Amino acid sequence: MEVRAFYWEDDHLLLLDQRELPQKEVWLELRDHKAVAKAIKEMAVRGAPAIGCVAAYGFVLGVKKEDPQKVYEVLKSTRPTAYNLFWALDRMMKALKEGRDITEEAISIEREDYEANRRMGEIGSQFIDDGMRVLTHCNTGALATAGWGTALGVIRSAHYSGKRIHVFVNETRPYMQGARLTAWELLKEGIPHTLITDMTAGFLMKKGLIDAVFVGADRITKRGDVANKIGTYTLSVLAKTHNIPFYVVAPTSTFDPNMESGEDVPIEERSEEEVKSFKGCHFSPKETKALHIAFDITPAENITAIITEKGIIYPNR
Ligand SMILES: CSC[C@H]1O[C@H](OP(=O)(O)O)[C@H](O)[C@@H]1O
Repeated sequence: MEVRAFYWEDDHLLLLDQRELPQKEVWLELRDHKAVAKAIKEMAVRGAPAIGCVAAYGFVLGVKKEDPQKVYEVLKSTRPTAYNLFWALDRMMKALKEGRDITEEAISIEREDYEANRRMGEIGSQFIDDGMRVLTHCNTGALATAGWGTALGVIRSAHYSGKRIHVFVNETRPYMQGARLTAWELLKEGIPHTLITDMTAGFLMKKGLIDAVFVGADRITKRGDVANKIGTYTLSVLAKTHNIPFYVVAPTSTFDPNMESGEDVPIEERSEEEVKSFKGCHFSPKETKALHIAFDITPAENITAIITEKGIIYPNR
């Protein structure tokens, strides 16, 4: 049975609380938009496409009881970087104003994302040869989307097409999306993988142990700059240094048509506590200041190709 991050059930949203994975599978039952906003803000659910889908259902729940503009603003204010959030909310507000069924609109957004992921898997797996060792960062799988995944969806598709691949999984501090979520997804499906600390990737590249890098995206600008989890830019520089192909996998709902340069993308900063501790385990002095920048910008010049459900973009051709 495929991994799912959420289910819409008639009048409420069931959400797998990703803060509890991989130790526990805890499902939250959300019945109003403020609970959905809280879940997004606290990263019970995360991942650009998943955030868009869940916000769409939050909009459905909210407008039953409150002014649509207020609902829109509450959900929009949750996290600033992932463009899918704004794309989905704008689409919901448009459907409402045009008198269309907003529940159907949210269901369409979810279905389109899943179908896009399967299509990107088909398109992107051409870049993975039998026997390849691929590196991925953060979590871009079923837990970050409506199912299957973007970069991890390409890896899934290559695996299920019979290609023997090995996945190196960056742990992705401080939320540990790789160590907790990507590893959990790969283990569930028997896809061979090895967890590494974020700082190991460069040395593996130097030793010739990485054949390609596949990452997701939270926002892609008109020139092809990519906002993604912190550490992505570093990986792109390392990949370029070692002549290793660097692929970004994202649906077209991630593309911001109003933004030219990555320099303009709003970058989320999160609490210092998330850097200094994990699940109540404090490993830094209380008085120490921490800087928690949650995303960075990879310039188009560092990207080999951007794989979308509508085809491949080569930003440097
Ligand atoms: C399918 S793209 C998911 C994208 O979102 C992640 O960020 P977060 O876990 O903070 O929501 C990361 O940037 C992934 O690449």
